[in-house]
Amino acid sequence: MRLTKVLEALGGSVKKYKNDADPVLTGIQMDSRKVKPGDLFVAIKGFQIDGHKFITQAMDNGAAAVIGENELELEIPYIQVFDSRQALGRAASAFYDHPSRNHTVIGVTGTNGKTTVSYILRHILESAGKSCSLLGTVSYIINNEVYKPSNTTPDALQIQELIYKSKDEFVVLEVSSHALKQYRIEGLELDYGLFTNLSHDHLDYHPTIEDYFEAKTLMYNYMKKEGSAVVSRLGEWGDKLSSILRAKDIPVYSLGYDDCHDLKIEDIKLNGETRFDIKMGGITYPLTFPSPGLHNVYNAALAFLTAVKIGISPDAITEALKTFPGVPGRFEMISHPEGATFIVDYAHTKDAIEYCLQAAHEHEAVKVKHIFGFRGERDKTKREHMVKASAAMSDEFTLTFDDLNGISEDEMAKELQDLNVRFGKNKGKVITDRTLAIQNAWENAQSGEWILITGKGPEEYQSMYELPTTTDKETLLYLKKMQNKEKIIG
Ligand SMILES: CC(=O)N[C@H]1[C@@H](OP(=O)(O)OP(=O)(O)OC[C@H]2O[C@@H](n3ccc(=O)[nH]c3=O)[C@H](O)[C@@H]2O)O[C@H](CO)[C@@H](O)[C@@H]1O[C@H](C)C(=O)N[C@@H](C)C(=O)N[C@H](CCC(=O)O)C(=O)O
Ligand SMILES: Nc1ncnc2c1ncn2[C@@H]1O[C@H](COP(=O)(O)OP(=O)(O)OP(=O)(O)O)[C@@H](O)[C@H]1O
Repeated sequence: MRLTKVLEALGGSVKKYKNDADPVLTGIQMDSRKVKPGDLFVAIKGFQIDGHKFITQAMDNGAAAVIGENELELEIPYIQVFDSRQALGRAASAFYDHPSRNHTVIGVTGTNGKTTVSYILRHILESAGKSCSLLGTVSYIINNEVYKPSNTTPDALQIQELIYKSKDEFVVLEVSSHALKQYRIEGLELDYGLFTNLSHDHLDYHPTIEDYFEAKTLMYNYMKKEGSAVVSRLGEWGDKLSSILRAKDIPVYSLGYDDCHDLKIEDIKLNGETRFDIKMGGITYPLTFPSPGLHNVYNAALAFLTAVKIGISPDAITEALKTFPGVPGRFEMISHPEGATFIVDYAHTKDAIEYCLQAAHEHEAVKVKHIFGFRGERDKTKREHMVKASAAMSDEFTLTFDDLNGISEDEMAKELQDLNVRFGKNKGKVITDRTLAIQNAWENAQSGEWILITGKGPEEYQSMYELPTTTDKETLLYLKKMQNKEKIIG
């Protein structure tokens, strides 16, 4: 591709360009170390380091042109732009010939439920005989090949490249607020924009919840002309978003508990199997969904409404939902030989914790126990609310390590003690080693108890712990295996 084509795609993001050369570009890179001869290098002012420092390295590696924000004179064509991340998205989209135009693209945003809704949608689409790529926290799946994700929402370059590679008819991608602020979906064109919910999270990155919400609304700047929004209106933020979108003439399909919505949720039963009714167009569809909890009713309903708008028949969706296999590390159950139920879940907000603990109560747990912690260097303001929620809704809770992210063990241990005293009525235990906290619960588990281990989901531990395991699920399976062995020997 020629540089003039990139210039065209950049449009108003160009601040200054005064070179007539029009080299052929063989690739695009945002990391100087990956630049090969003929590539366009985009210098990004990062949170850790300034990519402009590596322009020389990129040129030494053979870069044919450079995009950046600084005022510079280079021996090769240099395009000065207002925002390099935005320029990267536009350039990458042009380089891969706007791949999102060849697929039906569904963006999913919101605080909680993005991964679950994406998985449910992919399951419904596949059950209807359609192929679907998925980009999100747990994995990137393209043409049925699974890749380990770098971020929930990949960077602009990766998104365009992955969608270009995709031969799938549909692409579902999770869109985080970080991604929106960082223009990672710039150059993408969405057919559907889904909103799950908004609650307190990421206030280390966003100065206020209003700023966090505004970031979420940015997703709707990337809709195709015929695109539409599908919004859960179960809280104030969904209502607010709908008004904003309607004012922008973006069609909005909504779900909620009232008749005014396109989809109405009715008659929820959460003990045993999850059952509820969906009312659409005057017809009631009784649904059974294997994943427990009210939050999963909302997730299934949002996927249902979207799938109907895509053109899948409600009866086919109803059948597909019955066989949803779940998402790794989202309310995953492991049974204990004494009749207790252990749950591994990814809850890391107050809301998510409440939904999970409530789900255990709905299942008539004789006792609800909760094991959780906090990521180092991430939104500290949500911790007290998480502890208060756990103290209010569990019979016992244990605070333990989550990812430390560079925080010292001592500092986090003190923080856990302090949170327990100040917000947990000092009724919690602190067992810093996560595997030992789980072992303690395993060894004391009684019939009918539900023990929820939240925060890590399927993710691997970043720290070395006492037991030789790398995830919460693996720790539980290890304890189960050891117990069986002891029984056989004993
Ligand atoms: C704080 C943050 O969001 N950082 C994101 C950001 O990285 P950055 O700006 O810090 O990058 P940097 O390390 O400073 O490097 C700047 C530039 O120099 C370049 N460089 C660097 C070294 C070199 O030798 N040569 C060179 O060219 C780099 O390639 C880069 O282009 O841009 C990167 C590319 O898009 C992201 O991968 C990275 O996400 C980091 C890993 C991260 O942890 N982000 C989290 C907060 C995040 O985004 N989370 C959301 C999900 C949130 C949720 O819902 O839970 C997500 O979407 O993942
Ligand atoms: N609709 C929902 N409302 C509230 N909480 C939810 C909802 N769906 C899931 N949860 C809770 O949030 C956790 C994370 O769910 P999920 O991975 O689907 O969300 P996410 O938005 O993708 O989160 P992340 O971006 O952090 O990966 C679940 O493990 C569950 O505890």
